[in-house]
Amino acid sequence: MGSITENSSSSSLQPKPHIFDIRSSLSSVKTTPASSPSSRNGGDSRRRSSTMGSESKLNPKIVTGDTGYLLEDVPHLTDYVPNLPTYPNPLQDNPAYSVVKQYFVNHDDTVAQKIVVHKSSPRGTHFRRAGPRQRVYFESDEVHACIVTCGGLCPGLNTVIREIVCGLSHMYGVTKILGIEGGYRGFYARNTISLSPKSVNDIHKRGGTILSTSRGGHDTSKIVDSIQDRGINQVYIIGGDGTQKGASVIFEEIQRRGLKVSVVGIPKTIDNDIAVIDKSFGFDTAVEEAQRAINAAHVEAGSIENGIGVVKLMGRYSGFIAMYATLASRDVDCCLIPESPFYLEGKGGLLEFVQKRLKENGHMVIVVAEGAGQDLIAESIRSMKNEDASGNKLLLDVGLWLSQKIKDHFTRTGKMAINLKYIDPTYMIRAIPSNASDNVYCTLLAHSAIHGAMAGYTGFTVGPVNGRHAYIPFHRVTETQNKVVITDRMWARLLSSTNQPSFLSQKDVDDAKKEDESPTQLLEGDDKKQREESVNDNSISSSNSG
Ligand SMILES: Nc1ncnc2c1ncn2[C@@H]1O[C@H](COP(=O)(O)OP(=O)(O)O)[C@@H](O)[C@H]1O
Ligand SMILES: O=P(O)(O)OC[C@H]1O[C@](O)(COP(=O)(O)O)[C@@H](O)[C@@H]1O
Ligand SMILES: [Mg+2]
Repeated sequence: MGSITENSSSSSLQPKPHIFDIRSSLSSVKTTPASSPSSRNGGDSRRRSSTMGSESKLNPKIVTGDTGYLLEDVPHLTDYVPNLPTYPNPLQDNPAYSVVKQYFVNHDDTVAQKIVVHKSSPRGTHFRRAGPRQRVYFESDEVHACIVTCGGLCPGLNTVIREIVCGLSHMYGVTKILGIEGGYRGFYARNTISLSPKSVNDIHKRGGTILSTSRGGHDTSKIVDSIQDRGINQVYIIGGDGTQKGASVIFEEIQRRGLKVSVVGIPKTIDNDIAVIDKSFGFDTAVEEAQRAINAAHVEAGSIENGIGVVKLMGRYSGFIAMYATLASRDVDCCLIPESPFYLEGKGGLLEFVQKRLKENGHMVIVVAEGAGQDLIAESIRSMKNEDASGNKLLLDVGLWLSQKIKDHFTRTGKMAINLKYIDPTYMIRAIPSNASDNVYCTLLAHSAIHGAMAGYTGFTVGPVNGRHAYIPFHRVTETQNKVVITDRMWARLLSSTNQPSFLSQKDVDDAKKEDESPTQLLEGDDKKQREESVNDNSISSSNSG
């Protein structure tokens, strides 16, 4: 049995984490409850909701071990509900799974956030490995699950819904599964629908979400009241960064009320802007579908003298879709993303480059991510309503703006007559069903989520970290956004494939390098350095940058 000592080396800048030093076995770790239970069934807990806030953020479960090992663990129902009984996992009697050797995940298994290491590197940050456990905290007929989808559309939403329903039913014999309609506000303002393997059988072939979705409308007390009133004890929340923040406060309120309810987030973001996980579902599908728009732009541009095709792709704050679609296509002459500032006029500017490329090739294709160049069009934005119902910045159409600027330039200078075609495929891309690889990925996400909830874990987002599925505490996926690192090799690859100007001065490069070095921290010293490196190493761009 390993000795467990509370470690006091928490950062002075951050709330104090619960840190435990563990030498031999994670299973021996006992964490201090993040909040004291009120009662198992809720009791009069609703009246005392004033302390709702960021308790799990204030008390993250940190476990430390030998040679710089650090586990950022996720909450468990037993942290705040005492004496919960456990049951054998029904999977052990499931004929489909009985052939699997070592089917159950070892309790101590964790997944390293950083896999490129040196001889002397500390072992660094780890997350709890996802997967089925030998003992579960819910009996099959006790489970009353619900599923909700929030935020914008993304290919794969229906597949995740389907696989949660089928997984709960086929693996754990669960029969009570509710669909909450219309996003968060559906908990208190809409009807629910009962879901079964039969009713969701072919929904993965359809785009959108059969549950419908919404922005805004997150009223924590009303949502948790609804969960409590309906007797729901597993909540599966599918959505992006905003949704995961919402899920986090729902979890905190549930914990404050002392309810035996697991809250699980399944990350959805077509923009791929969720931190820590390797990549989000629907991203591959989006990049693939974007090829059709880029091809169309290329055909149009190539079929007319001085043709220019401009394609706007999704990416409010992160340019991953634009970057990957450009790299995949090879027909793109210039890719503009939010992370890399550009300018239009003068030497080294975009307009000069457009002119040069037209002279050389007679046509060109520009891909622009929707969040690119927003500083340049900020003046126009100021006069508009600038937030959506969820508080996301509303952007002006950079594609239209850019197209107009290019047209104005060539009209003004009279240097050449151009033919510009602008394509915005956003909603066509978002609305398609997920492709084969995303379908498989969605299945794994759903299964990992179910296994985690059944094992009593709660307050976590599920997702692959270096290819292995893990349970990640909510705050880790909401505190930063995943962005293209323009000082990484992947962006350099793009620049070299398009041969576009980088639009960067030496100062921009220095600033970008500095920015990459300052993500939020929990710990000091070596652990802090390791975390910093880990954050940067886990974006698609870095992990694939070879
Ligand atoms: N900070 C927050 N706290 C609680 N709920 C939030 C927060 N940010 C967003 N939400 C809720 O999450 C839902 C989805 O958010 P949104 O930003 O529209 O999409 P996404 O989750 O895809 O980023 C909305 O219902 C919104 O009200
Ligand atoms: O028109 P809507 O639904 O507000 O969505 C537009 C936004 O949705 C996105 O597709 C991503 O949305 P989420 O934040 O919901 O994942 C962005 O690319 C785009 O800015
Ligand atoms: Mg979002």
